[in-house]
Order: sequence, then C-alpha cells, then structure tokens
Amino acid sequence: MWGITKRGGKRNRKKEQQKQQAAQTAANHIKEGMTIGLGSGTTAHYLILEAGKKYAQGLHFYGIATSRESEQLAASLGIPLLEPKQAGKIHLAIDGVDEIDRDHRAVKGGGGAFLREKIIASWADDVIWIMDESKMVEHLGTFPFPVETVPFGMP
Ligand SMILES: O=C(CO)[C@H](O)[C@H](O)COP(=O)(O)O
Repeated sequence: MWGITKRGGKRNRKKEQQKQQAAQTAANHIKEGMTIGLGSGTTAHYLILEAGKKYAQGLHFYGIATSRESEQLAASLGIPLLEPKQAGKIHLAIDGVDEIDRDHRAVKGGGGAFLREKIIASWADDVIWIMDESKMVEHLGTFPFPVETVPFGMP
C-alpha cells in the first residue's frame, strides 16, 4: 500500500511539473497589449499564475476568463479582466484539454466550462492547448465526452 502511494505521489509530482512547464512555455507567448483568453482547470490554473507573475513584472495585457474560478484567480493576481462586450479582439487563448490525439484533435470541457471555453477559443486569433503527457491518447474517446446544458435555453 505504501509503495503504491509512493509511486502515485511521484507520478503526480511529474504530472504537476509537466503542467507547470507547459503553462510557463505558453505564458511566454503573452505579449504587451494582448487580450488573452484564460482557460479553466488545473493546468490553466498554472497558466494564470504564470500570467499573473508576468503582469506583476510589468507586462500589460488583458484577460478574458472562461470560468468564474479563473476570473477570481486572475483578479486576485491583479490581471485586468474584460467582459466579452469590452474585448474587441482576443489575440490568444490558452487552455487545458481532457485528451488530445496526434492530429491535435482534443476533447475539452470536462471541468464544466465547455461553452465559455468554446466561445473564447473560436473567437481567438490563436489558441495554445497546454497539458501533461497523460492527456495524449491514440484515439479520442477514453475521457467521457462533456455536454453542457445552458439553463437559459431550457423552457
Ligand atoms: O476543459 C476544461 C474545463 O472545462 C479543462 O481545460 C480540462 O478539463 C482540463 O483540465 P485539467 O487541466 O484540470 O486536467
């Protein structure tokens, strides 16, 4: 039991390191004056932390968040946030994935932010997906396909 926990711990550490490295690399693509789509989930959490560091170092950009959680985190780091109505253009969106294949087809939305993520990604000039290696699959379909219902659309 102890052995399993220990190995699991190591595996998790590696996974977290990979998420963090992916986030750091992606954050280097944030440039002065850009509007950045900020993703949701644990990998995007690292991205927002990295973006917050860059903002604190004097890089000025705006964020547009794909979920309330990401919005709160970004705001707590001082990143100025825009509502969709205010953002004329989204230069770059950075977000996690639930799984991705060799052809860069991905499943997203498992964290429950599907609609906002999809709107922001489709609106952005460029999108960077960030992930640890556990997200890479031969064939999509291992991860349950997320479906989001929008209460506004319900009778
Ligand atoms: O689509 C998402 C949220 O709706 C996430 O980006 C996706 O679920 C990946 O999350 P994590 O980085 O925590 O594995």
